[in-house]
Amino acid sequence: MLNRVSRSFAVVIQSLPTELRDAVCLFYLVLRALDTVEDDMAVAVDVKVPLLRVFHEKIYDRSWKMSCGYGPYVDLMQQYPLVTDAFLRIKPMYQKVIADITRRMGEGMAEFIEKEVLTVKEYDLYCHYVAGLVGIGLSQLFASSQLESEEFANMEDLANHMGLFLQKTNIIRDYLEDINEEPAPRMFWPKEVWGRYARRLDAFKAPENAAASLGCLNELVTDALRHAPHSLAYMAKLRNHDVFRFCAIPQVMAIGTLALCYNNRGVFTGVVKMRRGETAKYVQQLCTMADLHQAFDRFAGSISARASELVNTDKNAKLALRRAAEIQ
Ligand SMILES: O=C(O)CO[C@@H](C(=O)O)[C@@H](OCCCCCc1ccc2ccccc2c1)C(=O)NCCCCCc1ccc2ccccc2c1
Ligand SMILES: [Mg+2]
Ligand SMILES: [Mg+2]
Repeated sequence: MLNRVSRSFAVVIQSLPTELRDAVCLFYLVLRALDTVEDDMAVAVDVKVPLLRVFHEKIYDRSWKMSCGYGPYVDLMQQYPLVTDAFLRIKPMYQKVIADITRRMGEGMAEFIEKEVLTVKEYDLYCHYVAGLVGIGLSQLFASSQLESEEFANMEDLANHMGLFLQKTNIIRDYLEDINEEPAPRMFWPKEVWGRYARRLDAFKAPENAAASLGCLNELVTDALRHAPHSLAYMAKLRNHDVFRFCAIPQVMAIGTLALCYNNRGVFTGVVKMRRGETAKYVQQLCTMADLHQAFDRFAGSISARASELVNTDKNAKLALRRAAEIQ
């Protein structure tokens, strides 16, 4: 089921130690099912909001399933009892972490169903709900498994940055895919930022607004870079090699994607994805913090190089240079 549902995370989840693999795999499937409810615009709001809030109880109900979602997620929702059976077989201490994060994420998603992301503060709060909480839950699973120290049971701030770095990268990269979504696009770019560059968010698709679109894109990439030093600090505390790779690989993909997006009109005209060869090089040899710093340095250096050419035209270029320097 996991392989059919997730292209990216399935690979890293399966490389985890046996003690953690099933719990993390189920953590993924439970939250992906919750997210499928959140994302499905065909589900009426008065059905969706209560369901998001009660989902943490449904994960114990062997009969629960639902017809919703798109693509591979339809199977996940239709065959959800398989997930529940497996969920009820893992250790109660893992079930408890998963249920608690599911409750907090469901409440957070419900809060944002009827309100747009306006301020950067709300942007950070939404990303906390859908991704920061994943990092927090994973840290608790690492501590419970005793593969990492007890300090991970209570590392909400650094773990939150791990999630925000990944989620903001996705939100920035997926501009065109999200804005063209039928029937109604759900956009998470904070209006406090894009509102200073255009009157409507879809204006960035028009070539005559290229300069404004790049100014906004660069400001959001610069904001996302804020989390990178904290992600590095979190990963420096990891002691288990497989857990380290599980955490580090998505982070390297994210900094690489941000470097690709910076000042790149391709974000508004097509899909911006790192070339497989580009990532494979970094993923294969990712073993130590030195390897991780080398990968971050390379991509932060690429952003610095472009930002230094923009200091006279882009008002955030100097901040981008400072943020990239903090990472190198
Ligand atoms: O629908 C889609 O395909 C994309 O949905 C995005 C959205 O709707 O915003 C959005 O959905 C978010 C809500 C469901 C979260 C599901 C999830 C993802 C990765 C996991 C990894 C391990 C364990 C559990 C996990 C749970 C999404 O998938 N965004 C991708 C970034 C989320 C990263 C979560 C995360 C946070 C901290 C981490 C720390 C270490 C390793 C992996 C980490 C993974
Ligand atoms: Mg989603
Ligand atoms: Mg979602």
